[in-house]
Amino acid sequence: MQCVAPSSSIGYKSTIGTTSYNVFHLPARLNQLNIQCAAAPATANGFASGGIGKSRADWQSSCAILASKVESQQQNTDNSTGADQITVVNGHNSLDLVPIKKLPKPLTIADLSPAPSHGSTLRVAYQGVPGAYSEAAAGKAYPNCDAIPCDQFEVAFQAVELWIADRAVLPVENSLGGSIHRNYDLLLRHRLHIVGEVQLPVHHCLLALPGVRKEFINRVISHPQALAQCELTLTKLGLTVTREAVDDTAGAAEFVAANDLRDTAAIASARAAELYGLNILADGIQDDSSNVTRFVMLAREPIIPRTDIPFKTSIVFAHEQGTSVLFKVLSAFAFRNISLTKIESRPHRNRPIRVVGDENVGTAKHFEYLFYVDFEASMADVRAQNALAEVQEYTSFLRVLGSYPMDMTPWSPSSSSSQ
Ligand SMILES: O=C(O)C(=O)C[C@]1(C(=O)O)C=C[C@@H](O)C=C1
Repeated sequence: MQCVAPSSSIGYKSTIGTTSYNVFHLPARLNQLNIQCAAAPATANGFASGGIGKSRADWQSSCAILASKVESQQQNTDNSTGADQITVVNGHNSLDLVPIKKLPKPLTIADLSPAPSHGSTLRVAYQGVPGAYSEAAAGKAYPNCDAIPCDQFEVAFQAVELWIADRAVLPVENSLGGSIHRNYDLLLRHRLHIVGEVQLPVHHCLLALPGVRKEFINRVISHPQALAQCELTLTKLGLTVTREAVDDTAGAAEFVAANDLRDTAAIASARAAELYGLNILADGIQDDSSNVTRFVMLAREPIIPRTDIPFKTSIVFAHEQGTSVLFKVLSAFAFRNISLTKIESRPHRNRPIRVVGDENVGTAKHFEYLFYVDFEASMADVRAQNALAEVQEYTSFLRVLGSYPMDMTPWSPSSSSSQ
């Protein structure tokens, strides 16, 4: 496989609040197409059939990442399985290289934790463009990481599955907008493990091109969650104008700037204003100053649960008899004094309806659900193990999505890392 490294693959250092991280420049965001190309390197030879313009550059970029990954993996393999070379003096005043057989080294905790396999810098895939809150969450979780923009969450998942990235960052809930349902469905559809969480204060700004005043605005664009988080404030500002949803907040800012839209404002971070040359018309426009989004970090391998620091565990389950017996399942935690921090239900797509028939009364059709529960205990904690053993008895389906350290950073919504 021959790949050409993209000429624009130069990173820049970015600082948000007290955290700094490298922003990894790809020619464009990772998208479904270049993920597929990276997954099927055989298409490299037959590229003429489908390769056009930007896609080709994107493909080359993905291949370059993949090639460097393969190369570093080979180096790792060579180092760990090959014979060591040592230098000895052989008595004839000359130096010889004598191979000695390498003895196995004891495993350490570091060997067992999922670490970057390609070198020193962790590559973290997120949905959006630079300036998105997900990028800030990646920087908070992994200072100095390479943040890799992706055009969809699905692509961020695939980037990790295909070893193009080491982690994916996924927003799952917001203190104002609630759960991000689609992302719960994605957690189930993919086989990645939750290895961490980050709670990011989200501080929104209303952005427009320089010289544009609020009175000129007849459209506000942003991520649907951001629009929901600013709904009341927009009305208070007199902006009862068309609101349009786009893929991410920073993408909205980029769109306004790139298309020179003088009648459109974007809701995004102050950092997005800086990156795309926009003015801040209004600052802190979220409906509540303590607006926080919770992100989870995903990896190919789970981490080893610990009991010496606060841990949280996320599970998903379905019950044969549906919602009616949910209290029984949850009592497994209550009896062991394990606190639940979150419960969410989603349609059980494989079996959406449970029919309960009674000749005399008729046929009841109950909707079936999957339940997502987060609880405050590590899987290394015997209480959690016993609780799950009991839950398993009741449930028709149970999966542990991950056991991971809780975000215990001090609560200070005003000193937002996403500004
Ligand atoms: O659009 C962004 O900037 C994102 O990172 C996504 C997202 C979300 O999905 O909730 C993240 C944080 C904010 O709550 C608004 C949007």
